[in-house]
Amino acid sequence: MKEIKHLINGAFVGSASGRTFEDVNPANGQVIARVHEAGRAEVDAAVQAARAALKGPWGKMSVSERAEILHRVADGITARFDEFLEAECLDTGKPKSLASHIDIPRGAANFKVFADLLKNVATEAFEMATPDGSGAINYAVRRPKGVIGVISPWNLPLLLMTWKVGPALACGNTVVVKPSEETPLTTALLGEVMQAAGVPAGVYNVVHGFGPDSAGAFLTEHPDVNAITFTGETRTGEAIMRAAAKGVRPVSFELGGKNAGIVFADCDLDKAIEGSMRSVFANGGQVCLGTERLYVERPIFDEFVARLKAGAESLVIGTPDDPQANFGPLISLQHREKVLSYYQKAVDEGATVVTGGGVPEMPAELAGGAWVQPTIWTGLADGAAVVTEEIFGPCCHIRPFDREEEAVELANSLPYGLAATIWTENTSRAHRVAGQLEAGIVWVNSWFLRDLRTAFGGSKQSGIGREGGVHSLEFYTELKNICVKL
Ligand SMILES: NC(=O)C1=CN([C@@H]2O[C@H](COP(=O)(O)OP(=O)(O)OC[C@H]3O[C@@H](n4cnc5c(N)ncnc54)[C@H](O)[C@@H]3O)[C@@H](O)[C@H]2O)C=CC1
Ligand SMILES: O=C(O)/C=C/C=C(\O)C(=O)O
Repeated sequence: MKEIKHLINGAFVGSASGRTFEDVNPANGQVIARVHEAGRAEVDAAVQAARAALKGPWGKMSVSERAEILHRVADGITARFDEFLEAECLDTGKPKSLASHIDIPRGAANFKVFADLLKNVATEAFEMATPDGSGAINYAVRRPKGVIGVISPWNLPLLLMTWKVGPALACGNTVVVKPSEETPLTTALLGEVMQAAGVPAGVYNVVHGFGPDSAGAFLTEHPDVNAITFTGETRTGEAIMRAAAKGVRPVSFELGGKNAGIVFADCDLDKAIEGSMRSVFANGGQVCLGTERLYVERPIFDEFVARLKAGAESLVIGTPDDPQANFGPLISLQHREKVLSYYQKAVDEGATVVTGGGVPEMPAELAGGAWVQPTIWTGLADGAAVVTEEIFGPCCHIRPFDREEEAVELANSLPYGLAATIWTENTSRAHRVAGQLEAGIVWVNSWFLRDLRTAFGGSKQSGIGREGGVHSLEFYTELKNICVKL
């Protein structure tokens, strides 16, 4: 059985307590690895190692030297692509076709993009007049924030962890990462790549464990952590924010969503169906950007529902190794319980179940997996639980609308504001509606089309701050103004 240890100051170490937990393959329920659970002692050692490393070779390197190392990290991920793919798919059960297209390449890109950005980004300068006529010059410099606590989720483990670690390191910080307890493998594997690439000891530390009363809480409460970046559920964000309040430490949060898709009758229906299939069902619906509410203009409502139903029923359910499969299990039996409870709520609240709504029949060797059916509902009231609460499963409710203003109002009606999609061939309408939607990210005639230079994050209860491109520098550096009187 594989044993997963913490990475602290360049060494893989077990927990002093000897406590471990099981890492389970969600496709069949089998245990893949035993993972050491960090106590306060391991978290403290990791944070101290990260702090010391700020003053070591890492802190003295030029931006170009750091960038070169981070390029080697990216190349190391690519060189060990198959190992990363295997590990990610074992942990999550997601189709290899998906992980090889999105998760692993983005894991590498997240280092390259930020390494290159740091080499080329400028800071501001202002000349100013002074009463004595000699003037002054202001210029800004960026300095690393220090030790960054990284709390990452299970849905896109490598992608989302490196989305934080890439810019943090490029900016000269050191990190302590607490990956999700469900998906420790690729974060651990990255430790090997970091070492081979020449990242000095203590710069990238990993502690494993759970959230409350475990490694997550110990890390976010630690007074020597200078800033915390987190992706996950809004309620967890609240708990982390309380921890960060002690010492007034900054947070960057990408939280839950209940994203709307608006489909106008003048859309290219083929594209709208193809895009909605992905935005609802990709990764088993376990993408914070995914669509769980679709609003479809009435003249095309019936056709849209029929075609999305046909699409959902054509998904091939299977394991990562099945080359035909494009739909995997949920992350865990516990998460399946949550999703199935919403499937039941939908029925209780009077939904028409267009397709799915239960657990698919699977062969005996997969019976212990966290499988659910792709599911579509219609006919629910706007206040129904499955229309208003984040489910994080492969499901959506579809509702007709008659007027553009009505669609905008419906889309904006919830406390979340992460992402939205608009499907229309009318360019003026696309701009008009996009401008009115209360969301950090709006896609027009696409979904999950990502340019890593752009601002990424949520409004309302979907997050705090923006990451991506230069926006990441706002969180991962301190901008200092130096005013020189001439
Ligand atoms: N990307 C996203 O937006 C994600 C959303 N979710 C949503 O959250 C629900 C619950 O799933 P979880 O895995 O429990 O998500 P979560 O948000 O609780 O967990 C994400 C990470 O936060 C850590 N964590 C949890 N409580 C913490 C605390 N008090 N202090 C520090 N770290 C803490 C976890 O160990 C994990 O590493 C899901 O059903 C889904 O709806 C879950 C994962 C990702
Ligand atoms: O950075 C991206 O491209 C994707 C982000 C996705 C999430 O944050 C998520 O699903 O939680």
